[in-house]
Amino acid sequence: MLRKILILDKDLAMCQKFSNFLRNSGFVTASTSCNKEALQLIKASDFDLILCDSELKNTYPVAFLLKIKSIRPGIPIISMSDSENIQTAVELMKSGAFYFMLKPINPERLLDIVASALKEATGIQTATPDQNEKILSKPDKEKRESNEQTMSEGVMKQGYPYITGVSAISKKLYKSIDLVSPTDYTVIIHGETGTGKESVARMIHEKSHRNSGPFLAVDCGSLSKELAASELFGHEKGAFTGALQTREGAFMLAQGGTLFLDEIGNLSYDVQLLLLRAIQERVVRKVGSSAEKPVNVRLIVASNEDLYESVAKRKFREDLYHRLNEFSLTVPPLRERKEDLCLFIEAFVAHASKRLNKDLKMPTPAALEILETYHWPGNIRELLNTIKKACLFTPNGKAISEQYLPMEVKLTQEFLVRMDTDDDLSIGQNTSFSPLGIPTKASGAAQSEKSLKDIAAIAELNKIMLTLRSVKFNKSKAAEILNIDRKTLYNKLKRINI
Ligand SMILES: Nc1ncnc2c1ncn2[C@@H]1O[C@H](COP(=O)(O)OP(=O)(O)OP(=O)(O)O)[C@@H](O)[C@H]1O
Repeated sequence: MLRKILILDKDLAMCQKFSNFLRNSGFVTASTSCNKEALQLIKASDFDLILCDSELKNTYPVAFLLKIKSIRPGIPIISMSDSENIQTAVELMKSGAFYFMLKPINPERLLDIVASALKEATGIQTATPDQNEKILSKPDKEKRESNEQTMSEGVMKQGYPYITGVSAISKKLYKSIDLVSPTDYTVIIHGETGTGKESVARMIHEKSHRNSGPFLAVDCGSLSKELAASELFGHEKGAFTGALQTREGAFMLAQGGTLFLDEIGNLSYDVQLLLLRAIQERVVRKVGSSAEKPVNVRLIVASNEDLYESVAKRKFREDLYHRLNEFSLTVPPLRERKEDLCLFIEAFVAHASKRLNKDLKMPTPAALEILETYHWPGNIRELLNTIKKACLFTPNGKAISEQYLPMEVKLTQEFLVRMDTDDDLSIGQNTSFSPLGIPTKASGAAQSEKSLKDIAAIAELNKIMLTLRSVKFNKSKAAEILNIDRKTLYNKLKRINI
């Protein structure tokens, strides 16, 4: 389904730029620089997201945001601004903005934020260019070539080798993979987002006797409650409104191979029951049919959340959990396998160099230090994207230096230290940016210092709010993800009056 985005920017040329870019990325857009017209458009059309300049003419940004929210309460709004005004950012975030972005906007970052906002608002994941290797759900899958599912093809498509780390924790993981791969055991893979759970599932498939059969990945997080059963088991023509054709489900499509169910904890209790039956009896029945068909599929499932905890919270069926738990693995977060970091960086730099037709060197010692101290909440995926971006900026023949690392990576740690020792969150105005969001020299050392602090404050504000939302405002969990203690998080929230 195409998503509709309304763009509001005081500058018509910017409206056009955002519009072109988002259209090319697969969205439907409308844009305006007039706030009144914007409100009319919002009333008249069912936009999925609003990208809104916080400096529109004759408008107080928070009041305008609240006005939009009064017309469309649940709509995600991404605020943008030319100035690193932390007070406005805080007010907008407190009033319900999803994210506060500083201009000039990094296009890739914008797509990431749009995808997260849409996912949070609708529960449906939207592919961004960086995520385009991920199979979202079967309908997306069907659009692709049917034979792109094996590990070797996956690795070729990915363009860089699968890195088997050297850290003790990685070695333990690969030992477990080697142990379980040749069996037909069902496997639960736990791990934070981006740690490589799907890659591990592919590896298990590749090392199993099923490797000549299909590997099919289904993201249960993107399946609606109504359609999940049909996606997994198929449906007969006319089984429900919109079932225009008979369709095979994921189980039948993975026949003879491996079915990987990502984010399994998101399946409803009803569908969990159907899944349990399919596993126990090794038969599936299409929605709207009484005929049962035998299936021969190895199941691997993954979850970002501890499934056993979900059982305790009665969100996940205990019988299904025990049925699935023939073997379980945890893919460690990147921050716990720092010894592997250089291997990943080396592979990603080599890959990006090849794609960009450049000869790029490993990061300088200072840049490596930053990469090593950052806590990588998005894990390998975040590292991959960071290196891709840095390689784009780095001139041919050079090593990646710290100036080419994204702001968030550089500033989060710097700022976490700084915030603990500095109470002053006043407003600065003087940072200038290169076209893709890398800060260039400000006019004086004091100004640069000031603006940097404000930019860092905004980066932290976004990070904290995104993290808090992702864990439903559980502060202990958020502190854990942010790698700070709970008290520090409380202090930060208090300081920005949240
Ligand atoms: N060992 C590895 N070597 C090289 N690249 C890897 C490795 N593990 C993961 N990656 C890359 O990291 C990115 C994230 O991996 P993957 O999609 O498997 O993570 P995930 O844990 O399943 O993420 P999510 O929780 O969001 O579904 C992908 O681009 C993948 O190719």
